[in-house]
Order: sequence, then C-alpha cells, then structure tokens
Amino acid sequence: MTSLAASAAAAAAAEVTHLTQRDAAEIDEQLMGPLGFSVDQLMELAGLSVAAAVAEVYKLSEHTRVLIICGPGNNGGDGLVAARHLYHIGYRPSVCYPKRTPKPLYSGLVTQLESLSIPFIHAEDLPYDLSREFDIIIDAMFGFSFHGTPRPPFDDLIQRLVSLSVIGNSDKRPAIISVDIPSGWHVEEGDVNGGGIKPDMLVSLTAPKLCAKKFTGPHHFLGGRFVPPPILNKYGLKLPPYPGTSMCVRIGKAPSVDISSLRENYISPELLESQVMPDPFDQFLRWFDEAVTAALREPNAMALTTVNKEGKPSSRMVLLKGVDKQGFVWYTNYGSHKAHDLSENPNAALLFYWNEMNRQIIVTLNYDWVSTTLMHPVIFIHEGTCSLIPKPEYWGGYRLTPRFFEFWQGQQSRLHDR
Ligand SMILES: NC(=O)C1=CN([C@@H]2O[C@H](COP(=O)(O)OP(=O)(O)OC[C@H]3O[C@@H](n4cnc5c(N)ncnc54)[C@H](OP(=O)(O)O)[C@@H]3O)[C@@H](O)[C@H]2O)[C@H](O)CC1
Ligand SMILES: [K+]
Repeated sequence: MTSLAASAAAAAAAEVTHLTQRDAAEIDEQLMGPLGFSVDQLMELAGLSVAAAVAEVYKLSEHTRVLIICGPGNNGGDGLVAARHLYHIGYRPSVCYPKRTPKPLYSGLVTQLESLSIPFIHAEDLPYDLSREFDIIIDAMFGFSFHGTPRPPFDDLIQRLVSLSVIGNSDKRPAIISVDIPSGWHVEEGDVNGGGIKPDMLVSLTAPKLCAKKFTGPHHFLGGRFVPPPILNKYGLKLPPYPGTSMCVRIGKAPSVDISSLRENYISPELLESQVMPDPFDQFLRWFDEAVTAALREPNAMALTTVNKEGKPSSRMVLLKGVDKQGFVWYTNYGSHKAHDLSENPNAALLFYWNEMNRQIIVTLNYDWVSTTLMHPVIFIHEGTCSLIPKPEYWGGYRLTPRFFEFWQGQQSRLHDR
C-alpha cells in the first residue's frame, strides 16, 4: 500500500468506534440481558459474519481447505458456527477444539459439525507443516475476555500461527484470519511485545476493540449485524453501514493491488465443435437462456463499439433489444454519439461478457480475433454488415448481421460460412 493509501485507510478506520475490554463485556451483558438476545443467536450471527468475510476475500476456487482453531469460550463458539457456514458455502473445514466446554450450546455445535462429517483434529495430531494442508487458518481461540498470557495448549497453537505469519510471502502460506481479537494480543494494547500473531484478516464483532487500532493486515472487517439503537446511543458508537444484505462490512480501504498481477485462474469448460449447434444464433440463444437461468445480472448488456469517420473508436454498454437469424438489434436515438458514428461509418462490434459462466460472445465485422487473449470459450461472429432499422420517431434500431462465425477454445478454432 502506498503511504497515502495507508493513511487514508487509517483515517477511515479511525472514524469507527473502538471499545475497551470493559465496554465490550458490558455490551455483551446488555444484549443478552435487558435487550432480549440469547447467546446462541448472537453467536450464530457472529459466526455467519466470519464466514461471509472469509468468502468475500478468499475465493473458494483457490482457498478450499480451512482449519478453524477454537478456544474454550464464545470466541471458540463463533469459530464452530463459522465452520458450519463455511461448509455450506463450499469450503472444506477441519476443526481443532482442544478444550471443549461441556455446555449444551457447544456440544450442539459440535454435533452439528459431526453430522456434516467435518473432521475434528487433536492439537497434537495437527500436521507438522500446516502450509501444505490448509489454505486458510481461522484463529477463534480467544476474544475480548482474554487476559494474561496463553496457557497450554493454546500457547503452542498461537506460536504455530506466529511462525506461519513470519513467512513473508502470503501466497505460500495459509491466510490467517482472527475472530474479534488476534489471540494472545492484549485486548486494548494489542501485540505488546511484537511477537504475536500477525493476521491477514481481522473480523471485529459488534465493534472493533481497542487492539484493532494496531492491526496492520490488509483486510479488516466488521461483523455482528445486530447492534440495536439503545447500544449505539448509550456508547455513542460510530459504525459503518452494512451494504445490502451483507453480514459483514470492510473497515478502511481494501489494499491497493498491482493491476498487472490480477489474473483469474480460469477453469474453462471445454468447448468442442462437436458440442455446439451448427447455427451461431441458435447457439447464442441457448447460451443466453442459460445465462438468464443462472440469474446473471443483465445478460442482455453488451459492449458496443462504433467508429467515427476519422477512424476513432468508442465503446459503451447498451442493451440487446432483439436477436434473430438476421442479427443482433439495439436501439438508440439519432442524436446519440453512437448513432452519429454509425451514420458516418457502419462498422461496429459487440461483446457479451458472461464471466460467471466463463463465456463470451464477440460479434465483430472485422476478422481480427487474434488480438484477443482470453481464456473463456468464445463464439466469434464476424464479417458482416451493420444496418439501420428505420423508425418513424427520433430513435432507431440497428442490426449487426454477421456472415462468418467461429468457436474458439484454447488454440482450436475453425471458420464457418453461414
Ligand atoms: N457481543 C458480542 O460482540 C459477541 C461476541 N461473541 C464472541 O464472544 C467473545 C467473547 O467471549 P467470552 O466467552 O467472553 O471470552 P473468550 O472467548 O475471549 O474466552 C474466554 C475463555 O478463555 C479463557 N482464557 C482467558 N484467558 C486465557 C489465557 N490466558 N489462557 C488460556 N485461557 C484463557 C477463559 O478461561 P478463564 O479460566 O481464564 O476465565 C475462558 O474460558 C467475543 O470476543 C466474540 O468473539 C459472541 O459469540 C457473540 C456476541
Ligand atoms: K481470536
């Protein structure tokens, strides 16, 4: 992160209220006393927040294997709940729960995980090299009631996470996510001697505790979307709004990324000529129906590129208004920039980008697909005409009618004459 970005993130995070250990415990008591909540309820929401934050940052396709280390208190309970939600999202959780609390709430959570065949691993049976076995480790050992120095077996477990976090390259080791407090940190002072866990993600619950000011990892989230106005008002809490239906919200800025290093590992389904329909429009309609069924957002949105008479191109998103064997149709008013371009120069191109389905459709009048370096199976439809569908009013329709089409997957491609 640049120093500018870091100070912006720090400023954004600083606007959020940070709680003392005493206030955190008091809020907990009030929620579960006069405000009518039960611990099960709050724990369920806390654990769900943790799972949601993990899923928001750590994509399932690259981080499947999750170890959740649970402590003896409610922080450990949050971990057990998170394990269940992560399982249902599609992750493969394993749980290390060395000091089980003999209360129905906790034994119920354990039974639920056992019914999902989630493995429980004894602390002494954890693999020597955690990096080889796990993509994510969730630290749910201690929360805001931690005091003193960690006692066995948590002292060793914390040390294992400390040694992992000193491996610089986070691509080579599991991501470490701490629930509410990085375990072993002083709840208010943070990592006092600098030898503690350095998590990649912290999921603060209800409100961040004072130690969270010392968190320097890339991902700080807030969870526990249950704080009612009496608590907000009494403690003067300033908390960020949760977006939409989300169970978590990022605090501070997302880390800046090196755009050139961003690359999805596409798992492209095979697209063989033998699998596609002989007519590209039939194939388009089949894919379009599949995109609608998969609830893709606006599968009818397409990038339209036009070129003016000086040969200068411009692109924008428009909506597909119709498709038949004659071509793809969109509307615009005659005064628009694109209509102006098309009146001067009938060359145009369309692109449907259905990323979630690993699919694209490129409709172009220019046989120049080699410049495209994409990993999705693509249908190219090209070399044709773009024509105006005159309308009496001030707006018109345009139709792009291609002449050739091509299916492309990896290095395979073949040109077809319609
Ligand atoms: N309102 C909320 O925000 C909610 C938060 N939740 C989560 O609950 C934790 C706080 O839970 P709590 O049970 O009060 O405490 P902890 O989980 O932090 O741990 C308490 C147990 O840990 C033992 N302990 C304490 N210090 C040590 C130590 N140095 N070594 C070993 N063990 C230690 C302690 O034992 P003691 O004998 O020392 O008392 C307890 O057994 C909060 O952080 C959130 O994660 C709720 O889930 C939902 C509501
Ligand atoms: K923790």
